Amino acid sequence: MDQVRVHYASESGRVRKAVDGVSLELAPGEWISIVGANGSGKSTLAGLLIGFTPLSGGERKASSELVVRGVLQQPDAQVLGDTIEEEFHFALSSLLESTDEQLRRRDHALHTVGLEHPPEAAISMLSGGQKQLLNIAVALAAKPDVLILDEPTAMLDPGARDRMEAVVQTIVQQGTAVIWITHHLEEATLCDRIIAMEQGRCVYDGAPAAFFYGREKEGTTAEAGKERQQPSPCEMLGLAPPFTVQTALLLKRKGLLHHSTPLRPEQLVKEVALW
Ligand SMILES: Nc1ncnc2c1ncn2[C@@H]1O[C@H](COP(=O)(O)OP(=O)(O)OP(=O)(O)O)[C@@H](O)[C@H]1O
Repeated sequence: MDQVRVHYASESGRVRKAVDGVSLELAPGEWISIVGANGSGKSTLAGLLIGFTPLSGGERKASSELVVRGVLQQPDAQVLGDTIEEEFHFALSSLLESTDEQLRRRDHALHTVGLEHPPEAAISMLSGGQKQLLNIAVALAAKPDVLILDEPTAMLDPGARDRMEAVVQTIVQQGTAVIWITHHLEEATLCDRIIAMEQGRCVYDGAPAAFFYGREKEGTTAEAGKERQQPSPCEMLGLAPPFTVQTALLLKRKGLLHHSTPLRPEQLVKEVALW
């Protein structure tokens, strides 16, 4: 996407810039988290990436062959069928002529997300997390190059997040680029790249460690590290860092943790165990 913009006219007659000049290039198998406060433009950006939100300016340079699929916040919002097999039939019959290939794709996608239910199972019997996995499986059956997840775990219990992370790890290894929009920054600790939005603009595009900890100057001593109070991009945006990062920052301020930048609980545990 090159300098894409989405502007709306607000009731007061002023222009509301939902997305305002964002450029973004995606690589195969890349895992990107999009973060930002309410109303910063994340979902509008998702709509642009999927291709259903019209542009006010700029360009979306995706080849017509690029397959892009999206999964939204509400698990029920995307479900059309009564049963799992019906859901796949709706999604695949216009895409593939061969019924055998449709069934192969369905079984492979269900296996990838770990849904063990028989195809004739009623969707109404699935939990919210299982429905969301079904939505992802249906999207995967189209063999997408890009999968956009717009807060897929927002309505679900914390266990669903772990399941979703495991599924995304598998998908990116298979070469699909994944863009995961989230309010829970714990969900943005396994990705390759974080994009932070503020008032429609991209204000950070880079590695997760630098987003959560800021950039440490070369050769910083432990003492200087203690004094380093330069807020990280995450703090500057007023977003709550993951618990692991909050704990590590506290230890850094006390001079107990120096150059490491743990993002996941298990990484912090490893650091503390070194003491
Ligand atoms: N169809 C629309 N008409 C007018 N304004 C809109 C429309 N869609 C979005 N906006 C405005 O654009 C801005 C960005 O909205 P968007 O939903 O993309 O933000 P978001 O970061 O996804 O928010 P949230 O985290 O609350 O989901 C907001 O100010 C919103 O009110």
